[in-house]
Amino acid sequence: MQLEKDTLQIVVVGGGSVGLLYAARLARSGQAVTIVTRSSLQSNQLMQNGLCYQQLDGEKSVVSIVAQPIEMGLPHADVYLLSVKQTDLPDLLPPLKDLPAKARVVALQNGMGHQELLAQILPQRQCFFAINTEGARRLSATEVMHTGSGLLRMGPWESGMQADAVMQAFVDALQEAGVNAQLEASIKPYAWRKLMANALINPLTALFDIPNGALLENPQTLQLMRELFLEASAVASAHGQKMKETDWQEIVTICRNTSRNLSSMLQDVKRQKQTEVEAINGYLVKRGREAGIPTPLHDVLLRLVLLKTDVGIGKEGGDRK
Ligand SMILES: NC(=O)C1=CN([C@@H]2O[C@H](COP(=O)(O)OP(=O)(O)OC[C@H]3O[C@@H](n4cnc5c(N)ncnc54)[C@H](OP(=O)(O)O)[C@@H]3O)[C@@H](O)[C@H]2O)C=CC1
Ligand SMILES: CC(C)(CO)C(=O)C(=O)O
Repeated sequence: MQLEKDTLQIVVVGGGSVGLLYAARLARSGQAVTIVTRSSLQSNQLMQNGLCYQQLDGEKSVVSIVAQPIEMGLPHADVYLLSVKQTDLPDLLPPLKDLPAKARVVALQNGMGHQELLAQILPQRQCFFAINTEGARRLSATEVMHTGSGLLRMGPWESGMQADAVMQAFVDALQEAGVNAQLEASIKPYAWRKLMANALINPLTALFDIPNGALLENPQTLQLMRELFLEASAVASAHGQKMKETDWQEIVTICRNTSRNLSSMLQDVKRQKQTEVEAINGYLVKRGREAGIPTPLHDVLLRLVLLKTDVGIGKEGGDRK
């Protein structure tokens, strides 16, 4: 099947940091994008005011955007980019279940668990995954800031699938929009490596209330990250994912490239929202237990982040009015 880029209909589900970032960039380059938001307040504001996008160099532009609330269901599209948190994915299963067979769903969550969840309702050929190392921060319902450069890798969970024309057209559209997007034969190894990065960066930044780059400035945090890496590597290895020294260096590079970014977990803590720590450090603890590998450091981070959100330490007014 040949699909023209300019006929591609894209729906971004979730008007948060990452959803607004990709919607803005795609819409700005002339792609047909609709944002599906949780609230009708946000979709109305986006339709009325447009979406203000602040580039990495600080330059701002306002992009016209089509938006609608999830209560209207999912509009027709070729590709659905799911940019909600792991914790919000279960709510999307009913509308996703009804999508036509030719639609492609791309799940962009950090952490693990989403693959098993989506496999319950969608056939493998419709399900794709994205690993995102770009940093984004939602400043308000209609404003987003690009806070760190990175890559957007997409592909099926495991290899063995044939090339997909819709996904290729989506990658082309993203590249045209200036996004460093690429198609991979299998996302699983990247998902494990991103899991490791998030398990090191996110809880520490959330607990100490610091941007990603600050982790590299202190030898104590760097040492702690290194020990967390070794602990998580043992778990990954027991599940067929052998980590190398270059994987550690890659995590340091992510930290450096997104140095100004407040990690998604820190943003959640500040807004007193449920974090993804259970899908990140909690996943490593669980898989470690299954394999008989102790993960005391990740277990402590898991408990501390849960405690922090439970007692509301770190609350900020936020923009969710
Ligand atoms: N922020 C970052 O820099 C990065 C984030 N990620 C990952 O990307 C994913 C998204 O993160 P991020 O954008 O930061 O998260 P946000 O919390 O900023 O955004 C998620 C958005 O999804 C919306 N949402 C929730 N449920 C629904 C629903 N049922 N229908 C429609 N919209 C819904 C939320 O609405 P509401 O606003 O009403 O709560 C929110 O706007 C996460 O898995 C994160 O870990 C990955 C790399 C970098
Ligand atoms: C890449 C990184 C670490 C950017 O902050 C991220 O994935 C997140 O914040 O969840």
